[in-house]
Amino acid sequence: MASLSFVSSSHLTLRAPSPNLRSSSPRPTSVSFSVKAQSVALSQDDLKKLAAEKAVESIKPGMVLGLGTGSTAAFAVDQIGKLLSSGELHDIVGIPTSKRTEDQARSLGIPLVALDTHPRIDLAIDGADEVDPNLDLVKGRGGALLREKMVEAVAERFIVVADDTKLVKGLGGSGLAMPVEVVQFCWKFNLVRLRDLFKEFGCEAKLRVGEGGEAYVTDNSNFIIDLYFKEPLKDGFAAGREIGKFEGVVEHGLFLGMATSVIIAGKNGVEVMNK
Ligand SMILES: O=C[C@H](O)[C@H](O)[C@H](O)COP(=O)(O)O
Repeated sequence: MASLSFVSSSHLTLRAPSPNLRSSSPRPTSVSFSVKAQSVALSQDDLKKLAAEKAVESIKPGMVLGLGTGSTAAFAVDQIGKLLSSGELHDIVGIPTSKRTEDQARSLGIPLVALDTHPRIDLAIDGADEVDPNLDLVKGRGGALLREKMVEAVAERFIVVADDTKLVKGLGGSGLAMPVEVVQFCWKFNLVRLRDLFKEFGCEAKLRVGEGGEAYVTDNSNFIIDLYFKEPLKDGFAAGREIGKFEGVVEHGLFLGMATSVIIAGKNGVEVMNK
Protein backbone atom coordinates (compact mmCIF):
# COMPACT_ATOMS: atom_id res chain seq x y z
CA MET A 1 0.00 0.00 0.00
CA ALA A 2 1.26 3.44 -0.91
CA SER A 3 1.00 6.30 1.51
CA LEU A 4 -0.21 9.59 0.12
CA SER A 5 -1.02 13.01 1.44
CA PHE A 6 -4.56 13.70 0.32
CA VAL A 7 -5.06 15.77 -2.80
CA SER A 8 -6.66 19.18 -2.61
CA SER A 9 -6.00 22.53 -4.13
CA SER A 10 -3.68 23.68 -1.37
CA HIS A 11 -0.46 23.68 -3.30
CA LEU A 12 0.74 23.32 -6.80
CA THR A 13 4.31 22.75 -7.96
CA LEU A 14 5.61 23.13 -11.48
CA ARG A 15 8.14 20.44 -12.28
CA ALA A 16 10.72 20.10 -15.00
CA PRO A 17 9.42 18.66 -18.28
CA SER A 18 9.90 14.93 -18.80
CA PRO A 19 12.57 14.02 -21.38
CA ASN A 20 11.17 13.88 -24.87
CA LEU A 21 11.94 10.86 -27.02
CA ARG A 22 10.73 12.34 -30.30
CA SER A 23 12.00 15.69 -31.45
CA SER A 24 8.87 16.16 -33.60
CA SER A 25 6.37 16.30 -30.71
CA PRO A 26 5.95 18.98 -28.08
CA ARG A 27 7.51 18.17 -24.72
CA PRO A 28 5.15 17.03 -22.00
CA THR A 29 4.94 19.46 -19.11
CA SER A 30 4.17 18.30 -15.64
CA VAL A 31 2.15 19.75 -12.76
CA SER A 32 2.05 18.09 -9.34
CA PHE A 33 -0.73 18.53 -6.82
CA SER A 34 0.07 17.61 -3.28
CA VAL A 35 -1.16 18.50 0.13
CA LYS A 36 0.12 18.51 3.62
CA ALA A 37 -3.16 17.30 5.11
CA GLN A 38 -3.59 13.92 6.75
CA SER A 39 -1.36 11.12 5.56
CA VAL A 40 -3.23 7.85 5.08
CA ALA A 41 -2.34 4.50 3.60
CA LEU A 42 -3.95 4.28 0.18
CA SER A 43 -4.49 1.14 -1.85
CA GLN A 44 -3.82 0.91 -5.58
CA ASP A 45 -7.58 1.27 -6.10
CA ASP A 46 -7.59 4.47 -4.03
CA LEU A 47 -4.87 5.86 -6.28
CA LYS A 48 -6.78 4.89 -9.43
CA LYS A 49 -9.87 6.61 -8.04
CA LEU A 50 -7.92 9.78 -7.23
CA ALA A 51 -6.55 9.99 -10.77
CA ALA A 52 -9.94 9.23 -12.31
CA GLU A 53 -11.79 11.81 -10.22
CA LYS A 54 -9.19 14.46 -11.01
CA ALA A 55 -9.83 13.87 -14.73
CA VAL A 56 -13.60 14.14 -14.29
CA GLU A 57 -13.07 17.71 -13.02
CA SER A 58 -12.33 18.65 -16.66
CA ILE A 59 -15.83 17.71 -17.83
CA LYS A 60 -18.11 20.62 -18.74
CA PRO A 61 -21.84 20.61 -19.56
CA GLY A 62 -22.52 20.04 -23.24
CA MET A 63 -19.55 17.74 -23.79
CA VAL A 64 -19.48 14.55 -25.81
CA LEU A 65 -17.35 12.15 -23.76
CA GLY A 66 -15.37 9.03 -24.60
CA LEU A 67 -15.89 6.58 -21.74
CA GLY A 68 -12.87 4.32 -21.21
CA THR A 69 -12.66 0.71 -20.10
CA GLY A 70 -10.88 -0.97 -17.20
CA SER A 71 -10.66 -0.69 -13.44
CA THR A 72 -9.36 2.91 -13.46
CA ALA A 73 -11.73 4.24 -16.12
CA ALA A 74 -14.61 2.62 -14.19
CA PHE A 75 -13.96 5.06 -11.32
CA ALA A 76 -14.33 7.96 -13.76
CA VAL A 77 -17.59 6.55 -15.14
CA ASP A 78 -18.88 6.08 -11.57
CA GLN A 79 -18.04 9.68 -10.73
CA ILE A 80 -19.76 10.97 -13.89
CA GLY A 81 -22.85 9.00 -12.87
CA LYS A 82 -22.75 10.48 -9.36
CA LEU A 83 -22.37 14.06 -10.62
CA LEU A 84 -25.25 13.58 -13.07
CA SER A 85 -27.55 12.23 -10.41
CA SER A 86 -26.68 15.02 -7.97
CA GLY A 87 -27.28 17.61 -10.70
CA GLU A 88 -23.71 18.96 -10.51
CA LEU A 89 -23.21 17.86 -14.11
CA HIS A 90 -25.75 17.94 -16.93
CA ASP A 91 -26.16 17.86 -20.71
CA ILE A 92 -23.36 15.42 -21.41
CA VAL A 93 -23.44 12.30 -23.57
CA GLY A 94 -20.98 9.42 -23.55
CA ILE A 95 -19.61 6.96 -26.08
CA PRO A 96 -18.56 3.73 -24.33
CA THR A 97 -15.43 1.86 -25.44
CA SER A 98 -16.68 -1.62 -24.50
CA LYS A 99 -19.81 -3.57 -23.67
CA ARG A 100 -18.71 -3.55 -20.01
CA THR A 101 -18.52 0.24 -19.94
CA GLU A 102 -21.79 0.48 -21.84
CA ASP A 103 -23.50 -1.65 -19.16
CA GLN A 104 -21.94 0.38 -16.35
CA ALA A 105 -22.90 3.71 -17.95
CA ARG A 106 -26.48 2.58 -18.60
CA SER A 107 -26.83 1.42 -15.00
CA LEU A 108 -25.75 4.91 -13.87
CA GLY A 109 -28.14 6.70 -16.20
CA ILE A 110 -25.42 8.24 -18.38
CA PRO A 111 -26.95 9.10 -21.80
CA LEU A 112 -25.14 7.19 -24.53
CA VAL A 113 -24.60 7.96 -28.20
CA ALA A 114 -22.44 6.47 -30.97
CA LEU A 115 -19.59 7.67 -33.16
CA ASP A 116 -21.95 7.29 -36.12
CA THR A 117 -24.00 10.26 -34.93
CA HIS A 118 -21.30 12.03 -32.86
CA PRO A 119 -18.04 11.77 -34.81
CA ARG A 120 -16.35 14.49 -32.73
CA ILE A 121 -15.56 13.88 -29.06
CA ASP A 122 -14.66 16.71 -26.71
CA LEU A 123 -12.95 14.65 -24.03
CA ALA A 124 -12.08 10.98 -23.58
CA ILE A 125 -10.95 9.59 -20.22
CA ASP A 126 -9.36 6.15 -20.05
CA GLY A 127 -6.78 4.06 -18.22
CA ALA A 128 -3.57 2.60 -19.64
CA ASP A 129 -1.32 -0.38 -19.08
CA GLU A 130 1.95 1.45 -19.72
CA VAL A 131 2.76 5.16 -19.95
CA ASP A 132 6.18 6.25 -21.23
CA PRO A 133 7.89 9.63 -20.64
CA ASN A 134 6.52 10.95 -23.93
CA LEU A 135 2.93 10.07 -22.89
CA ASP A 136 2.77 7.22 -25.39
CA LEU A 137 0.85 4.21 -24.16
CA VAL A 138 0.24 0.50 -24.21
CA LYS A 139 -3.46 -0.26 -23.78
CA GLY A 140 -5.78 -3.21 -24.19
CA ARG A 141 -4.90 -5.65 -21.45
CA GLY A 142 -8.63 -5.51 -20.71
CA GLY A 143 -9.33 -6.43 -24.33
CA ALA A 144 -10.99 -3.15 -25.34
CA LEU A 145 -8.21 -1.73 -27.52
CA LEU A 146 -10.11 -1.51 -30.82
CA ARG A 147 -13.09 0.51 -29.62
CA GLU A 148 -10.84 2.55 -27.34
CA LYS A 149 -8.59 3.50 -30.24
CA MET A 150 -11.54 4.39 -32.50
CA VAL A 151 -13.02 6.65 -29.84
CA GLU A 152 -9.82 8.18 -28.46
CA ALA A 153 -8.39 8.92 -31.90
CA VAL A 154 -11.17 11.44 -32.54
CA ALA A 155 -11.18 13.01 -29.10
CA GLU A 156 -10.06 16.62 -28.96
CA ARG A 157 -8.63 15.89 -25.49
CA PHE A 158 -7.66 12.46 -24.27
CA ILE A 159 -6.85 12.26 -20.55
CA VAL A 160 -5.20 9.07 -19.36
CA VAL A 161 -5.69 8.11 -15.72
CA ALA A 162 -3.47 5.65 -13.87
CA ASP A 163 -1.62 4.82 -10.69
CA ASP A 164 2.14 5.13 -10.82
CA THR A 165 2.75 1.40 -11.37
CA LYS A 166 1.93 2.08 -15.04
CA LEU A 167 4.95 4.31 -15.64
CA VAL A 168 7.67 2.75 -17.81
CA LYS A 169 10.87 4.07 -19.35
CA GLY A 170 10.04 2.49 -22.71
CA LEU A 171 6.92 0.79 -24.10
CA GLY A 172 6.95 -2.97 -23.71
CA GLY A 173 9.22 -2.45 -20.71
CA SER A 174 6.83 -3.75 -18.05
CA GLY A 175 7.28 -7.33 -19.26
CA LEU A 176 3.48 -7.62 -19.34
CA ALA A 177 1.30 -8.17 -22.39
CA MET A 178 1.15 -5.83 -25.38
CA PRO A 179 -2.05 -6.92 -27.11
CA VAL A 180 -2.77 -7.26 -30.81
CA GLU A 181 -6.36 -7.90 -31.91
CA VAL A 182 -6.54 -10.34 -34.85
CA VAL A 183 -9.32 -11.99 -36.80
CA GLN A 184 -10.00 -15.56 -35.72
CA PHE A 185 -9.23 -16.95 -39.17
CA CYS A 186 -5.71 -18.46 -39.17
CA TRP A 187 -4.76 -16.70 -35.94
CA LYS A 188 -1.74 -19.01 -35.50
CA PHE A 189 -0.31 -17.76 -38.77
CA ASN A 190 -0.41 -14.22 -37.40
CA LEU A 191 0.92 -15.29 -34.00
CA VAL A 192 4.04 -16.67 -35.67
CA ARG A 193 4.45 -13.60 -37.89
CA LEU A 194 4.14 -11.26 -34.88
CA ARG A 195 6.60 -13.27 -32.79
CA ASP A 196 9.13 -13.32 -35.62
CA LEU A 197 8.73 -9.59 -36.27
CA PHE A 198 9.98 -8.84 -32.75
CA LYS A 199 12.60 -11.59 -32.46
CA GLU A 200 15.31 -9.09 -31.56
CA PHE A 201 13.32 -7.99 -28.48
CA GLY A 202 13.06 -11.58 -27.22
CA CYS A 203 9.34 -11.56 -28.02
CA GLU A 204 7.00 -14.30 -26.90
CA ALA A 205 3.53 -14.36 -28.48
CA LYS A 206 0.55 -16.08 -26.86
CA LEU A 207 -3.10 -16.40 -27.73
CA ARG A 208 -5.10 -14.78 -24.91
CA VAL A 209 -7.18 -17.30 -23.03
CA GLY A 210 -10.37 -16.39 -21.15
CA GLU A 211 -11.55 -17.55 -17.74
CA GLY A 212 -13.06 -20.79 -19.05
CA GLY A 213 -9.79 -21.82 -20.70
CA GLU A 214 -11.15 -21.00 -24.16
CA ALA A 215 -9.67 -18.34 -26.45
CA TYR A 216 -10.66 -14.86 -25.25
CA VAL A 217 -13.11 -13.25 -27.71
CA THR A 218 -13.29 -9.44 -27.91
CA ASP A 219 -16.45 -7.33 -28.16
CA ASN A 220 -15.79 -7.37 -31.89
CA SER A 221 -15.64 -11.20 -32.09
CA ASN A 222 -11.87 -11.26 -32.64
CA PHE A 223 -8.99 -12.96 -30.79
CA ILE A 224 -6.08 -11.28 -29.01
CA ILE A 225 -2.44 -12.22 -29.36
CA ASP A 226 -0.42 -10.94 -26.43
CA LEU A 227 3.21 -10.01 -27.09
CA TYR A 228 5.73 -10.14 -24.24
CA PHE A 229 9.04 -8.36 -24.72
CA LYS A 230 12.27 -8.95 -22.83
CA GLU A 231 13.31 -5.36 -23.47
CA PRO A 232 11.43 -2.16 -24.37
CA LEU A 233 10.72 -1.32 -28.00
CA LYS A 234 13.22 1.12 -29.48
CA ASP A 235 10.69 2.75 -31.81
CA GLY A 236 7.00 2.30 -31.02
CA PHE A 237 5.92 4.08 -34.20
CA ALA A 238 7.93 1.71 -36.42
CA ALA A 239 6.62 -1.26 -34.42
CA GLY A 240 3.02 -0.11 -34.86
CA ARG A 241 3.51 0.40 -38.59
CA GLU A 242 5.00 -3.08 -39.05
CA ILE A 243 2.27 -4.81 -37.01
CA GLY A 244 -0.38 -3.00 -39.05
CA LYS A 245 1.02 -4.39 -42.29
CA PHE A 246 -0.10 -7.94 -41.46
CA GLU A 247 -3.40 -8.85 -43.07
CA GLY A 248 -5.77 -10.11 -40.39
CA VAL A 249 -4.40 -7.77 -37.73
CA VAL A 250 -7.30 -5.54 -36.71
CA GLU A 251 -5.59 -3.25 -34.16
CA HIS A 252 -2.67 -3.10 -31.77
CA GLY A 253 -2.31 -1.74 -28.26
CA LEU A 254 0.25 0.97 -29.00
CA PHE A 255 -1.50 4.33 -28.52
CA LEU A 256 1.08 6.76 -29.83
CA GLY A 257 0.81 10.54 -29.90
CA MET A 258 -2.81 10.30 -28.72
CA ALA A 259 -2.85 11.27 -25.04
CA THR A 260 -3.07 15.02 -24.44
CA SER A 261 -2.68 14.63 -20.65
CA VAL A 262 -1.79 11.86 -18.24
CA ILE A 263 -2.90 11.98 -14.61
CA ILE A 264 -0.81 9.72 -12.40
CA ALA A 265 -1.56 9.11 -8.73
CA GLY A 266 1.26 7.85 -6.54
CA LYS A 267 2.66 8.12 -3.06
CA ASN A 268 3.79 11.70 -3.66
CA GLY A 269 0.43 12.96 -4.86
CA VAL A 270 -1.34 13.41 -8.16
CA GLU A 271 0.73 14.52 -11.12
CA VAL A 272 -0.78 15.95 -14.30
CA MET A 273 1.48 15.70 -17.34
CA ASN A 274 0.39 17.66 -20.40
CA LYS A 275 1.51 17.43 -24.00
O1 LIG B 1 -8.56 -2.88 -22.60
C1 LIG B 1 -8.43 -2.27 -21.56
C2 LIG B 1 -7.97 -0.89 -21.45
O2 LIG B 1 -7.02 -0.51 -22.38
C3 LIG B 1 -7.63 -0.44 -20.05
O3 LIG B 1 -7.80 0.94 -20.05
C4 LIG B 1 -6.23 -0.77 -19.59
O4 LIG B 1 -6.04 -2.15 -19.69
C5 LIG B 1 -5.98 -0.31 -18.15
O5 LIG B 1 -6.84 -0.99 -17.30
P1 LIG B 1 -6.79 -0.81 -15.72
O6 LIG B 1 -7.21 0.58 -15.44
O7 LIG B 1 -7.77 -1.85 -15.21
O8 LIG B 1 -5.40 -1.09 -15.28
